[in-house]
Amino acid sequence: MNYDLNQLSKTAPKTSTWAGLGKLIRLISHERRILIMALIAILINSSLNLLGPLIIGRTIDKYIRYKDFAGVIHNGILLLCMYAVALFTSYKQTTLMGGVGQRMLFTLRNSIFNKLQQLPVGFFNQNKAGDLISRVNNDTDKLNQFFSQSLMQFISNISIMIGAGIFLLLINPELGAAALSPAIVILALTLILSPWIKRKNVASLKSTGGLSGEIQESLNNFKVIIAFNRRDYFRKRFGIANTANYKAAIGAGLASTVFIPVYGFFASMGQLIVLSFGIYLIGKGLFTIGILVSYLSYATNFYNPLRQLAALWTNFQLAMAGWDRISQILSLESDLPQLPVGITEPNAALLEFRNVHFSYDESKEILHNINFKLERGKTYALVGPTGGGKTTTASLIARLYDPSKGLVLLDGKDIRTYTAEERSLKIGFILQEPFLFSGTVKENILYSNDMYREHTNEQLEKVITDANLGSLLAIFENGLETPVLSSGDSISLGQKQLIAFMRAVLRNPQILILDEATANIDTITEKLLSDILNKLPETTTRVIIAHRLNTIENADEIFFVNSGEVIRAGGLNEAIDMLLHGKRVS
Ligand SMILES: Nc1ncnc2c1ncn2[C@@H]1O[C@H](COP(=O)(O)OP(=O)(O)OP(=O)(O)O)[C@@H](O)[C@H]1O
Repeated sequence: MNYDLNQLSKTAPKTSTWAGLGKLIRLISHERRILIMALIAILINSSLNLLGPLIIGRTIDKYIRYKDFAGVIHNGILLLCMYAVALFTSYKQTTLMGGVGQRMLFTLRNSIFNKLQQLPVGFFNQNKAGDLISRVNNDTDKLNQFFSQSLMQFISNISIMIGAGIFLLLINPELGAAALSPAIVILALTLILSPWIKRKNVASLKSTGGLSGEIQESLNNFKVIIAFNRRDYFRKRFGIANTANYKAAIGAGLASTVFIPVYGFFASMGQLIVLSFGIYLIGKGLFTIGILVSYLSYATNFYNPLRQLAALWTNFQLAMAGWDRISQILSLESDLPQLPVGITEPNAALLEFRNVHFSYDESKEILHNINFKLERGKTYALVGPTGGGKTTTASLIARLYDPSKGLVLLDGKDIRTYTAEERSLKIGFILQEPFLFSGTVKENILYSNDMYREHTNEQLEKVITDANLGSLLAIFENGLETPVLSSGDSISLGQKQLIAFMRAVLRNPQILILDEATANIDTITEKLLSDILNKLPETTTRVIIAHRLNTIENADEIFFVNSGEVIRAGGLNEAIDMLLHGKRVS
């Protein structure tokens, strides 16, 4: 299945601006009460701002003209009170919406993260981690900025504009119509240019994701880069991604700002019309100075928000571009769906491969018609030449992939009928290069062992000792508090495997799959591991991708995995014979 987000975005249907806005609003629709309060605050604020010019005009015509200072002071105090209330409502609206933005950001990041947890391995093979991180961090923040800053400014500006427009038309319809006419050009310009601005912003966000992917890849592989002296190669790749990002950012910046002066020009035109017509009307005795001052103020109130709307519109397009990239992830469905509960076969083996075929892509079948059974409490070794299909077989046992044909049965039921959670409780998988988070040994053990979350260190140590894992923990200098860095050399790869081992064993799985580390564990630790493997509960089935002779020796059954076939090797000698003389993968 295609999970490449960059390819999918090319074929995805384009969302219209209004449909996009609807989707964005739905994201915060559960905050209805706070939104209504913020809206009321905005409406009060806009109304007070709109009343200001009217009172100023009246003051000029009624009091200043006749030198009535008591009237001037009275209206001055009235204006002061109005502006104080306006300040308070503006503060209230900002804090309310700031909270909405932050909560939305939290929820959105959570849903993306949960979605990422459900998506199959294929998704992570096809997308760069850096691009995904950029979507989780950068794109969601664009949405936060829109909700916490731009949305309410947007509404406030529109309400002030509409109010100012109404006042302009009410005071003098002809002059009002003339004053508003440049706005039509601006509106048309905005509608025509929006798709272009959005396209430029999407390209910019995409190239930021690409750059972040490039950085992440070279940081992860810096040792290989240095060892193979591939600095130039990566520098070149980084240079290309950085240039693309630079160009896309310039394009987006230009698209977002190039028309601001045009908006400014038309706004000034509107004010010029008011001024010249107004003076003409005063000359004719149809207008007073006070009305002209109010009128000019309303024209400013109309065009200033319009100018800001241009910038806010860009923020909106940016948020929409971010939202498109986020919804791409959220709308993905795992190609490992959970099937409805089916029949349970009686007296079934713990796990069975029945006529299993598998290929990563159409071009090459990796496993051909595999049949085997795993019984409870036994130890199985998978041996074979590199590239023979051992890891693939183990991945199918843990349902990291589904067979292209055939069935995998767990406890007599199709493995696809289990939820991901049930499956992960029953099957533990320790990869050769296990994934650890930056934190401590304890945090890494607790990840996926939630039931011990409230345990103190002493309690957790007891649980670990009871599970016969005490000797492994003792290897870490500061025990549970030993720091772990997901990248870097704070602990060795062998030690990482030990942590992953403790993490998996504490879950008490029915099947424990161990992709044995080849060169990372010293002989003493290796002995500890095999002791612990022997001391696991009797019912635990062990499947070990074996690289060591003693693992093979201790196995109840050895499977030779080569050229897409899984064959019972019989005894140790046959296995060694197969390894030495068996057909190599082509
Ligand atoms: N994600 C993947 N996409 C495409 N092909 C893959 C993928 N992973 C493995 N393969 C191919 O599948 C075949 C079996 O690989 P697999 O990793 O299962 O072998 P292995 O026996 O575990 O090898 P090793 O001992 O080197 O780990 C190989 O030809 C490999 O190139």
